[in-house]
Amino acid sequence: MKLTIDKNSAKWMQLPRDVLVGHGVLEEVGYVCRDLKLKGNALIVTGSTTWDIAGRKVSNFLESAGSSVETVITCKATMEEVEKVMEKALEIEATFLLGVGSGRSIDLAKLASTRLELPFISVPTAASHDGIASSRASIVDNGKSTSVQAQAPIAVIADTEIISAAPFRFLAAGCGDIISNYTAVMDWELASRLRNEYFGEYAAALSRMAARVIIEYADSIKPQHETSARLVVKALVSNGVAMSIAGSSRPASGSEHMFSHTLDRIAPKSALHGEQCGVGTIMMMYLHGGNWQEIREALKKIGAPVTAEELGIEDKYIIEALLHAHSIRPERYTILGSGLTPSAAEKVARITKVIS
Ligand SMILES: NC(=O)C1=CN([C@@H]2O[C@H](COP(=O)(O)OP(=O)(O)OC[C@H]3O[C@@H](n4cnc5c(N)ncnc54)[C@H](OP(=O)(O)O)[C@@H]3O)[C@@H](O)[C@H]2O)C=CC1
Ligand SMILES: O=C(CO)COP(=O)(O)O
Ligand SMILES: [Zn+2]
Repeated sequence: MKLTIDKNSAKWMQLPRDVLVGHGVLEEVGYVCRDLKLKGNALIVTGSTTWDIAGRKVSNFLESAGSSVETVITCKATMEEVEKVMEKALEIEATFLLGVGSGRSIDLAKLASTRLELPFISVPTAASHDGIASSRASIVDNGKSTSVQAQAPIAVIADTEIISAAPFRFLAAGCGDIISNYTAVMDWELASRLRNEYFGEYAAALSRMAARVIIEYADSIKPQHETSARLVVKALVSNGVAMSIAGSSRPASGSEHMFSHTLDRIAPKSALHGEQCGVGTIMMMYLHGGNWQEIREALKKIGAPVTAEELGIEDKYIIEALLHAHSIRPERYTILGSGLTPSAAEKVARITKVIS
């Protein structure tokens, strides 16, 4: 009899087994594979820039450890690319996949490996969001960006030498994604009170703690600092764990994420996910009646954008995103309720100095 298991249920907490964070850990990839009994044919999913930064080295380390390695270079996080990765994996009879790079490569490897029922290792080259360790993938399907449930990586190998050398904007964006936990949890509590939605105390506490750590250490998060990269990567991994414990992205994604997802759809050129979520957090914290100034100050100290101008997005798209954010994920109740009026949207953006 075939056992049917729902790995996406709140009862099934799927977590990475090996997590390596530190200077030069990339070279441990062969040992990690041995530890996890991953043998045979590896498929590396990477981008053209990140191939040079880390992909080639990972390939060499794996070959030295006895694996046969093929690489697929991707350029878009679309369902067509997921299929391309799956085809390549089937063609080479891959036994495991590695996503080497930033969000796009990791999401493609994550979703393709989930569909093929193969393990995958996440090797981030930047710490720009918590997808590096989570069980969710953001993929463009039929022209629309959607967040889908997938498997968590079996291992995360985060080399802080590489991550700290990446443009600082990525690390600052990662901080924005973590700080956004605050409003995500407030929204979750609200949904629990108003809609009797399940609320996970433990996942919420873990999520708040990661945001607190980043705010408290905002002064010391600096470019080219491996200690900064280490702090942010650990918080991002912790976010992945919080989402796995909750069985959903609730602890790390609320109204501020809905604002960011809406901007991705409507703005001609969106900013980084974590940058948009950070700005969204300032405004959603205002709506919650909380200390939005503290969020703004922390983001400013870190060097993350706090205004529409710094995001490179025109004011009108900020207002439009505020007006439509509530409808992007109607099943997720947040402070946005059934939507803001145009004057309320403009007011929140002006008072919080996101637009001037
Ligand atoms: N799964 C999840 O929960 C989440 C997923 N996402 C998704 O992740 C993607 C965004 O990820 P993000 O990381 O912001 O951006 P991308 O993955 O789009 O990467 C942005 C660019 O940075 C380059 N890059 C990566 N690392 C370095 C480095 N060390 N030095 C120089 N350049 C580098 C990449 O190169 P290359 O071209 O080689 O890749 C790419 O061109 C989106 O597809 C988004 O939807 C966002 C949030 C959460
Ligand atoms: O970005 C995320 C959490 O930080 C993932 O959440 P979503 O479910 O909104 O994609
Ligand atoms: Zn996020």
